[in-house]
Amino acid sequence: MLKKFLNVSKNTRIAVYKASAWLAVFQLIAMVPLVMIYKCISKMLESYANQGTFETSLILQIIAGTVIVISMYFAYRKMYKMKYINAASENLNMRMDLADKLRRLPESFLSKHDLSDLTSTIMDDIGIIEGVLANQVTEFIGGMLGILITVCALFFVNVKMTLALFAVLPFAALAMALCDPISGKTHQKNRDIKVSISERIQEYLENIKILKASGNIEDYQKKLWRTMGRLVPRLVLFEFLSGMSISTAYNLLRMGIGVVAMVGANLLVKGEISASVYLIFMLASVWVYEPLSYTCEHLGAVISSKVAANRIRHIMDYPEQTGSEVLAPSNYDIQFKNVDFAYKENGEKVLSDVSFTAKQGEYTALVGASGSGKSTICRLAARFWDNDSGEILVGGQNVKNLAPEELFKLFSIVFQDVTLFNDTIYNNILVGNKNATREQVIKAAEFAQCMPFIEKLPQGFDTVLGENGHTLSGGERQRLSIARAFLKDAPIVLLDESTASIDPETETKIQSAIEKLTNGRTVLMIAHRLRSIVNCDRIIVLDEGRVVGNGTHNELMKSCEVYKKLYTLQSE
Ligand SMILES: Nc1ncnc2c1ncn2[C@@H]1O[C@H](COP(=O)(O)OP(=O)(O)OP(=O)(O)O)[C@@H](O)[C@H]1O
Repeated sequence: MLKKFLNVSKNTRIAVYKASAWLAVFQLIAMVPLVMIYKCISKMLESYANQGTFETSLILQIIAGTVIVISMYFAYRKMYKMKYINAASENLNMRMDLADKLRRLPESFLSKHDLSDLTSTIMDDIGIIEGVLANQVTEFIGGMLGILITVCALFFVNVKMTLALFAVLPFAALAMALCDPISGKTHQKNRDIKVSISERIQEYLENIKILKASGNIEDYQKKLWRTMGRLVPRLVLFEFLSGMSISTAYNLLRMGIGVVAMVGANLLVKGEISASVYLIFMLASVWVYEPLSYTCEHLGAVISSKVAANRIRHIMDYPEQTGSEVLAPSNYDIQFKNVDFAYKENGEKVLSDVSFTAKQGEYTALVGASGSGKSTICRLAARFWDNDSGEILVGGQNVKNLAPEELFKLFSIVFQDVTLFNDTIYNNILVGNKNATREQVIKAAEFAQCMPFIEKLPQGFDTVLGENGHTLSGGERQRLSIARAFLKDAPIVLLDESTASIDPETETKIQSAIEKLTNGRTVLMIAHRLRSIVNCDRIIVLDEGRVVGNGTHNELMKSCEVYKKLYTLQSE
């Protein structure tokens, strides 16, 4: 179990080892008073036996005591710094590492995980791990180190008493080991329910308007309360199961002191040990079981955090998309060669044997019914996902061999769903190219027909948009997204339903601006309205993930039934 925590990150592992070593040093210094007490009592008993009086060396004891207190203070300070300050800064590092890792993961990972789940891993799970690493794990490793050294030292004092001191350890360890699988499973289920509750709450908040409008809000709330209610008996079960095995282990450890007392009394009566040896073992038993009892008391927290450690490792171990950082495309053609793709492993194919070429300097349109695979083709071309078989080439290079971040530099993308940040309009456009000048940003906004609505805003370009730009209309959001693409000015342009929410007049203006932007570039566009793509150089017709037509509008009207049907339907 310890391995799981220590493998969370290399720096964390080093920090925990250092803090544990300092804890062991602290404990060893703390042992010195025990030795001194032992020496004093031995001397007192000896002098009483020989002279009938107790002899003590007070000055020596005061000096030794002062030295011990000072050295304990320094060792404690060092350990404290290692435990808490390092854990807190490591906590921040782990959060940054995790966020950075997420950036490098393929979209396939993100689409399999809920956003609230990932946020909870970055914020909550790392917080839990920090607490356990700084306290229980360090305390346990340091305690075990201290015990190991104590065992070696005590063996020289008395073998039987040392064995008595550690007699309960195997039983306590067994009870602790049993606690792990019993309450571990319950905790995992609790965690899953909590995640599903937070997903539902998020969904509820995001869709409150729709739920109200459709009159379903009460039903939805009832469903939410039911899910929440399921958590209560589970939490009680978890507390009961873990409490049972934890208290067994804890009481066994406490019994260790009793075993030492009984065995010691027996040996003392038989004259096998002196009173001072008896006393030192009694003191040692309290000292040895302290860190173990502490770990045991908090075993529930350790078990809960194992789930957190697993979730962090799941993200950190997820394979990244890698590839060459040096791109040397011969041109900017996009070529699909017999491409197959399914979103889920061994799942239903979304694309089957797709082959076509979108040439540089040409407009290539993807058409087909909803769900036929148009957006999927665009996602694969920019390597948001990796195709299962066949080849996708950009400028003659297989995209699977190219580093995604370098490949993205070749693409200007206008997505169907526009994401805006809670920032100024200016900064939202600047996302397209962070090195652009103010003049370039303004020009991009003009090209994308953004000026009419930007000029009406109180601070113009410096107006702060609300969360995800909720203060803008669909068409305005889309125009901002087009402005970003203008600013990026990349050699390949992907347009996914880019003008869907724009009125016909603005659309015409944007179309002519897009023509300027895309001049000499590779353009792959998705448009449901076939009227807007009749002049494209090439139209690829998709039907249930297969290419059923490839040519110009006139060619397809003669040769492709699917295209002809789509076009006729829209013309009616
Ligand atoms: N992230 C995903 N995970 C699983 N299946 C998906 C995912 N995205 C899309 N699909 C499925 O893949 C198929 C093709 O979807 P795609 O979005 O490529 O179609 P489309 O032609 O662009 O549709 P539309 O015109 O409605 O946007 C659909 O059946 C869809 O349900």
